[in-house]
Amino acid sequence: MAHRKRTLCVKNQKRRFLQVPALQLHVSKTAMRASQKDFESALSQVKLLKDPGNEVKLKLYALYKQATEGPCNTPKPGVFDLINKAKWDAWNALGSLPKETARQNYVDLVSGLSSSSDSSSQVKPEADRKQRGYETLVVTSEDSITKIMMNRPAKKNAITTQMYNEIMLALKAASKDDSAITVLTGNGDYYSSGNDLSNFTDIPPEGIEEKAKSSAILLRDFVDCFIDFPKPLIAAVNGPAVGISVTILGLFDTVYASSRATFHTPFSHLGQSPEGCSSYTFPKIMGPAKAAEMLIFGKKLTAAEACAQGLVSEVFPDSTFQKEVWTRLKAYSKLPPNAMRISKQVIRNREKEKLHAINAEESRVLQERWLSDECTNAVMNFLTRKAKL
Ligand SMILES: CCCC/C=C/CC(=O)SCCNC(=O)CCNC(=O)[C@H](O)C(C)(C)COP(=O)(O)OP(=O)(O)OC[C@H]1O[C@@H](n2cnc3c(N)ncnc32)[C@H](O)[C@@H]1OP(=O)(O)O
Repeated sequence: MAHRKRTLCVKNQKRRFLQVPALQLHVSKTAMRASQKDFESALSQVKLLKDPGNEVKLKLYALYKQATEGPCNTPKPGVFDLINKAKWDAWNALGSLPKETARQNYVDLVSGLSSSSDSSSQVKPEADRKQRGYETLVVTSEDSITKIMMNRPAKKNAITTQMYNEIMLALKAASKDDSAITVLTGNGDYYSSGNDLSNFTDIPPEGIEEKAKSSAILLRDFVDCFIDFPKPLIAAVNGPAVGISVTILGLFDTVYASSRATFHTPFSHLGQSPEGCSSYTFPKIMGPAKAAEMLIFGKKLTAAEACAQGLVSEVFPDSTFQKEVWTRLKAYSKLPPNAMRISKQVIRNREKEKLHAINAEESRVLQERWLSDECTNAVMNFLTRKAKL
């Protein structure tokens, strides 16, 4: 794994942004030729979508009018005619955008909405393909892909004891199901804010030492599941990632990140020390000097920096992240599953024993750290809202 560099490619070179007042739509060069047929098919498709919300409906309305009638040509409605005024404003904001560009933007917008309602990070409560039995996750299996989505968006997907246990269960199930690849992602604006710091407040009657001990066992078991996971494991990092959600990325086979994602391991700030085998994988991936800045000094990386340093395979613009990642993964999931599994074993197996030993050592060191004043004070400061990252 010497100084691993994953394919670096921020996907904005082949792209251009079409900017119009109040609207910024992302359009690929090759896609600038939507036919009348594509447009009509988008018009039918839009009726099948679930309500995309008023803002998107206004964009659709404006693009439709521009595509069919050209620039806004009706008198401005009065101030009290709120709905028609909002529609007029949206259409008028498109200025002199050519009809064919508006038609293309309409088709792109509908296509983005369809794919995000197919496979976005939004939770579909009654989806048939959802696996039941998880409270902190949404686990789905479709198109030979098992998707494990951390689902505590209001808490930035902070990982509780229950979530650690559920992720382990989900990984064990995914290792045996008939999916070809497994994906970990987050629901909402964060990928994950790492360990839920309130885990430290649940002290058993045996005392704080016992808590530190059981937490170290949990940490070790959790990281072991990633070391041993037999199929290609992909992280779809949909937003900021903190702490253990960052360190375990070194154990994934591919890491896709939204341009909005950041990567932050503030262990010293928290009186803690590296885990997730990052004390070994990070220096290998990015070199010792860059790893030290992250793991000792808590330097936060942008998605582009994490990609340049080899922690991330590829960065996608946030606006198209879901669509592009799931299109890519659907294609990968059709590759022969046994060949992918065996390739992963060939790449990873010789490191496994070493990784288990490193995990054990990191967990042992952390068990002591959790009992230190530095750690106790940092956690208390967060929980009493005196400090955030
Ligand atoms: C047993 C195994 C142990 C393995 C050890 C692993 C080490 C680590 O993972 S270290 C990393 C620990 N994580 C943190 O220190 C992050 C703490 N959170 C924050 O600094 C901030 O919440 C944020 C920067 C992530 C987000 O700030 P923002 O202002 O946008 O949102 P908030 O209002 O703070 O958050 C919303 C809500 O979520 C709660 N929350 C967020 N992260 C955590 C967390 N890690 N632990 C507990 N709670 C968290 C936050 O308190 C808010 O809750 P309320 O709405 O109830 O106030």
